[in-house]
Amino acid sequence: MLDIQNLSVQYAGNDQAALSDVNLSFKRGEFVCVLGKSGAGKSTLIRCINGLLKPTNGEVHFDGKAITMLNEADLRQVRREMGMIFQHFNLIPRLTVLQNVLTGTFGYRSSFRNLIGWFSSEELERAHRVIADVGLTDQTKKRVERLSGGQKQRVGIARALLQRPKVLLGDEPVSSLDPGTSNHIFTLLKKIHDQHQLLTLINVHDVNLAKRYATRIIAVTNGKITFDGAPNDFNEEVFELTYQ
Ligand SMILES: Nc1ncnc2c1ncn2[C@@H]1O[C@H](COP(=O)(O)OP(=O)(O)OP(=O)(O)O)[C@@H](O)[C@H]1O
Repeated sequence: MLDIQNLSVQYAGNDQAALSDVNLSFKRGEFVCVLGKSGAGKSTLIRCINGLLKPTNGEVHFDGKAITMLNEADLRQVRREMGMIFQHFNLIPRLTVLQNVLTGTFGYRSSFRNLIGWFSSEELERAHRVIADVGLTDQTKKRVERLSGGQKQRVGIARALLQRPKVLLGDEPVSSLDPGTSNHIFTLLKKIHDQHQLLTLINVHDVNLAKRYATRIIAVTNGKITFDGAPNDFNEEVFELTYQ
């Protein structure tokens, strides 16, 4: 479903490559956690997958299309199929839960309809459904600035779900949350992942969370893949190598 071939990224002004010669292949149904020290290259990998960043070398293929070769219009189409959740949620604070979730339809609509803020009854119905899926029905009309961090991330997840994605990407989605809330968010992500048979790919700092929820762990060290395997095989030795 998603193939990464010989991917390298060299940012201007940096001596060291952020990613060098990365080769990975992912199937639908995998729940992958990406581990690595700060600066290892995890975010760079996610940004190449969703086409936000053009690599210096190599290719990303999604459902047979080379993302790296697409023009902006085709890239927008691909991005609809990739829901994204963020560390700082990227919500609009003064808008309600429902309004924030509805922005998840924007990739599918004309800019005119986005501008006038008109939504079809089908879109509204689906928005209410995904809000229920993340357990926020009683907060639908609340401004998101009045929600807790965990609730905000639930809104972020609902917004991503509204896109009907095949892939769910997360760049440190629980790094701003306490351990208990992080666990709840991962439980929810896993439930949604199973329900929709997604490919889920999440950067995470907490090794225990990755070992508890992932079906596959990938470790990045100085821009290289240094581990790719089952959570049980991510042992102390690999931990030391990853975080040395
Ligand atoms: N826009 C940029 N311009 C220049 N260098 C960058 C840029 N973004 C990232 N880098 C560098 O590329 C390397 C990889 O960064 P990246 O953000 O991918 O790491 P990360 O593993 O996601 O780190 P963190 O866990 O802190 O988010 C780092 O050395 C970083 O300083």
